[in-house]
Amino acid sequence: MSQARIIDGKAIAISVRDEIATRAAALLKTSGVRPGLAVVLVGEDAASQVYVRNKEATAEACGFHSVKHTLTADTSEFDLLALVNSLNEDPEIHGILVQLPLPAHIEESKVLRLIRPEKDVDGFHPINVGLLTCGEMNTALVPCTPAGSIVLLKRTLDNALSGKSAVVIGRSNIVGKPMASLLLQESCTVTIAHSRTQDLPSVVRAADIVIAAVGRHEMVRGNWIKPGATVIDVGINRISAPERGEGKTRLVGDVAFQEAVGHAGAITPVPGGVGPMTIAMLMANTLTAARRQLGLTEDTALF
Ligand SMILES: Nc1nc(=O)c2c([nH]1)NC[C@@H]1CN(c3ccc(C(=O)N[C@@H](CCC(=O)O)C(=O)O)cc3)C=[N+]21
Repeated sequence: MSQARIIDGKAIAISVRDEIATRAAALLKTSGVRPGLAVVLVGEDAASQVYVRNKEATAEACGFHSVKHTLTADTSEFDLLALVNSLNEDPEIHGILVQLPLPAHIEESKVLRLIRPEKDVDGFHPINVGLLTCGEMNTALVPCTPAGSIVLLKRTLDNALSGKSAVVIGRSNIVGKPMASLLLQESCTVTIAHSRTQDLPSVVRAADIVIAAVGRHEMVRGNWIKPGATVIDVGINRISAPERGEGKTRLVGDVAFQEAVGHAGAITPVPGGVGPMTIAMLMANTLTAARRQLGLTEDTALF
């Protein structure tokens, strides 16, 4: 059986990052401004700290001004809101990311709605959700994981998304819903499947494009994939890997990769697929946000 092409998310993310670094250098030269990104981390979650460190390193590689605020897990909602307010007012900060999930005593929607839409580089504010739904891509900030997935699809399919059938498995506000909006924008015929979907394997089998964003390791089996389909695996699940030694773990996606490579035309690996693209698109959004706040026209048409 033929083997799927492996989509090298890491390499594409590096090419995107290099392009952003070039454009950020040009912005610095013409207006003396570095795009500024603030990342806020509440609590000590080890996995979150890895992402935050990756984000910081990438921001520096892009020549951005980057600040990290680490708050203890018992920080009050009031204090977090006060920090967001001060970042909203800080002219050196163009993008604000509050790492999710937040501790249970803090109301996430309250925090996300306080972030100024023009600084909302996660694209989670209802204003940005609305702009995306309306197709106003020149004013919206688009969530990073879906945006990065679209870049991977466009490069893999040579921009030929129009008319294809796409299934998004998962309906979260962070990935599933904005992913569906973006695919619709690209003129795909979009199905959103989820935990209540009847006969999920048949729904997936009908799709030319499969986006797996359920958060359940290796749930999508190889024989669900239409021969030649393009598979974007958004899942990042850490599972135990006793074969690597006692107490060892490894990362796997929402797709049973070894099975799916025998069916798909192209597929993203985990790690090295969507994850690095998410970080690259955060940088793209931060540059876009900075340019807009400076009253400059767009030059960040990365997708
Ligand atoms: N407000 C907010 N925005 C986020 O974008 C956000 C968040 N909260 N909370 C946590 C999740 C998770 N997330 C990842 C980003 C990159 C990788 C990534 O780069 N992964 C690499 C390496 C993974 C590894 O080796 O640990 C890979 O897949 O190849 C992973 C996970 C962003 N998130």
